[in-house]
Amino acid sequence: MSNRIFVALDTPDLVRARALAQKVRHHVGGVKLGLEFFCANGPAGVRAIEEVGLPVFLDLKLHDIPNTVAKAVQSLAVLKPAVLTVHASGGRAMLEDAKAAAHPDTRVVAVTMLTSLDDSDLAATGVSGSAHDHVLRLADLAREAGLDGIVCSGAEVKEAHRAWPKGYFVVPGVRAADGAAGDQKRVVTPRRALDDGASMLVIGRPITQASDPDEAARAIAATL
Ligand SMILES: O=c1ccn([C@@H]2O[C@H](COP(=O)(O)O)[C@@H](O)[C@H]2O)c(=O)[nH]1
Repeated sequence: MSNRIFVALDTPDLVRARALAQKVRHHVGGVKLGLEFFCANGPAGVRAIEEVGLPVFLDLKLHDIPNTVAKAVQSLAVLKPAVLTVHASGGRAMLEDAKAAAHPDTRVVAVTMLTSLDDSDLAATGVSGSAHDHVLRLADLAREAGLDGIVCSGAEVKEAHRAWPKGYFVVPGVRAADGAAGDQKRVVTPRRALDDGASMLVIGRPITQASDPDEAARAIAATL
């Protein structure tokens, strides 16, 4: 089985991002570029990271009216990212239009509920019920809209996978049992996320902030 770890290169510094990607490339399956990187470096930065030779996941979490998101996705299609994110809470029309505008080789996946949030954060936004139920509801919406999968935490992936066996499940908020969660609230270990049906594990700081990122990536991959 190929390596399911995508390392999150969360830095505005292109030179650092490229050096990190080079360092860990033998122990990860791809790289994830998010808003911090993209706002600083744009499409040219994405192309520079692509030269390392790993699949690129563009985690831009697009969320706007359908026309605006579709036009943004169309502009990104030239980069042919392996995976692209939009927010499920943008609604069905937005999700359908995003998928229709994407490059055919790009998996468009919907962020359900950020792993940095818990039940009380959800209640504070006016949504009643548990994070678990909210994620499963949004997973249904993403499936019905024709998306390829969702982003959810490892706490929900087992049930989401059961309800959508052909879905692609991206799981961030992944930590070793004794690892620091930081701002993440719904965390699981890499092993558990995979056992429960994750298609991809997104891991940032446990690798990028380690004194030896390559060794950190190798050690995590060895647990899988
Ligand atoms: O719900 C979500 C969606 C995306 N992310 C992204 O994943 C990484 C996680 O980084 P760590 O350093 O391993 O915490 C980061 O780029 C987030 O933007 C997420 O954490 N949760």
